Amino acid sequence: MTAATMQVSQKDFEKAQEQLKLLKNDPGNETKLKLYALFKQATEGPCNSPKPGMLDFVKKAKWDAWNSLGNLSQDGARQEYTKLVSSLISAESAGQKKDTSPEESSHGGYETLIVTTSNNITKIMFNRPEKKNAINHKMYREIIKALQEAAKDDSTIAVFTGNGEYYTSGNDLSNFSNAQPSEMGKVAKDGAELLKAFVGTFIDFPKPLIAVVNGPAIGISVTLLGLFDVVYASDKATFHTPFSHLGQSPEGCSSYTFPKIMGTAKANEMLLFNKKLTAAEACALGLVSEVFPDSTFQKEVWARLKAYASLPKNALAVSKQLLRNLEKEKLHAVNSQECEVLTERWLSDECLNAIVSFFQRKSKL
Ligand SMILES: CCCCC/C=C/CC(=O)SCCNC(=O)CCNC(=O)[C@H](O)C(C)(C)COP(=O)(O)OP(=O)(O)OC[C@H]1O[C@@H](n2cnc3c(N)ncnc32)[C@H](O)[C@@H]1OP(=O)(O)O
Repeated sequence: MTAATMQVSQKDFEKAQEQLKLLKNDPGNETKLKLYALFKQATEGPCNSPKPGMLDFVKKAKWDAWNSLGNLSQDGARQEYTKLVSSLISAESAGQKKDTSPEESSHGGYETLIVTTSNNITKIMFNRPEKKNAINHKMYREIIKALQEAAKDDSTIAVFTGNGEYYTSGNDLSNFSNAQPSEMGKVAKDGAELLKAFVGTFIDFPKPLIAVVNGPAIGISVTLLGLFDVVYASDKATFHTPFSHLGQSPEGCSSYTFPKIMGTAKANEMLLFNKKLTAAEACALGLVSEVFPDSTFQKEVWARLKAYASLPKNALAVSKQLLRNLEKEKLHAVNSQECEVLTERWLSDECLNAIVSFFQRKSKL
């Protein structure tokens, strides 16, 4: 790295510290810890203070966060800090843009999502861009809540999309890695209950449900698409269900919906053998309704959705329910069975090793 780029990086780092002070919304404890750790690493280098006692929770959490950065260089930490602040600023300004529109209302009380309603559309945006929108337990619960509210609000349709580069990278693998070995049985059982309720909310959702897939989609965010009514994708989107790679098994009712949508042979390539699809491939197989060039994606898709959402609301809802009711019972049964199988998978060595490898950065998709 040249002296000139080092200087720019230091300048950006200082600017990021100023920008951080202007954030209006609390970014949450997890992000604050990450910012603290990156700042310490950037300014002091690898963690050099003694480990605080177990009962000093706050100091210990801060120490753990700093220590987890290992030997990351000071320059690398400055870059990551700057990148993280920039993603927080853009997430907040996306949230603020809606405040400026007179027709747009923002739903408060969410930490991992941005939920808004305008033009008869309730938009639910995954909002952990610094983690590629990975779905942690909080986000699973907030999605259930957002869908339950959208089912009752005045909107005609509900739309999911992602903030930043990713749609979502699927299940947050730290949902499992943070548990002690002795707690794993309970973690798996609780996880299966949460997953069953989560997928059940999608099965039962009474209004048309649309996915606007702005970038790569992984794991559960892909399988759930089989429960959506329409899926629009940017040509930058990809669709990946790496279950066997992770020692896991399909969920989101995909063991039933995928063979039905694309035929058994194609579904098996995805669900058994981790085949990643481009947006064009996913469209050819019927998982995606239409693909748009990334440069015009947002403009074209939202104009189209605005037109759909001006159609008679009740007619759309009863038509969706007619189509869904034919299979509702079957879908709930499939959901239960998939969750049961996953409970065992999460306790398997195959799965635990895959998760450890990811966090040790030995394995990435
Ligand atoms: C209630 C429980 C229900 C469970 C339901 C089960 C569902 C099954 C699935 O969804 S399986 C799919 C799981 N997802 C993955 O395996 C993806 C893992 N992530 C990756 O392989 C990569 O991160 C990537 C390809 C998505 C992006 O790689 P890239 O190099 O561009 O970026 P980073 O790896 O540096 O990521 C930036 C930070 O984001 C963190 N992160 C990304 N995805 C996840 C994830 N799924 N879980 C946890 N954390 C994730 C990553 O660790 C980086 O964080 P850091 O900056 O703190 O290091």
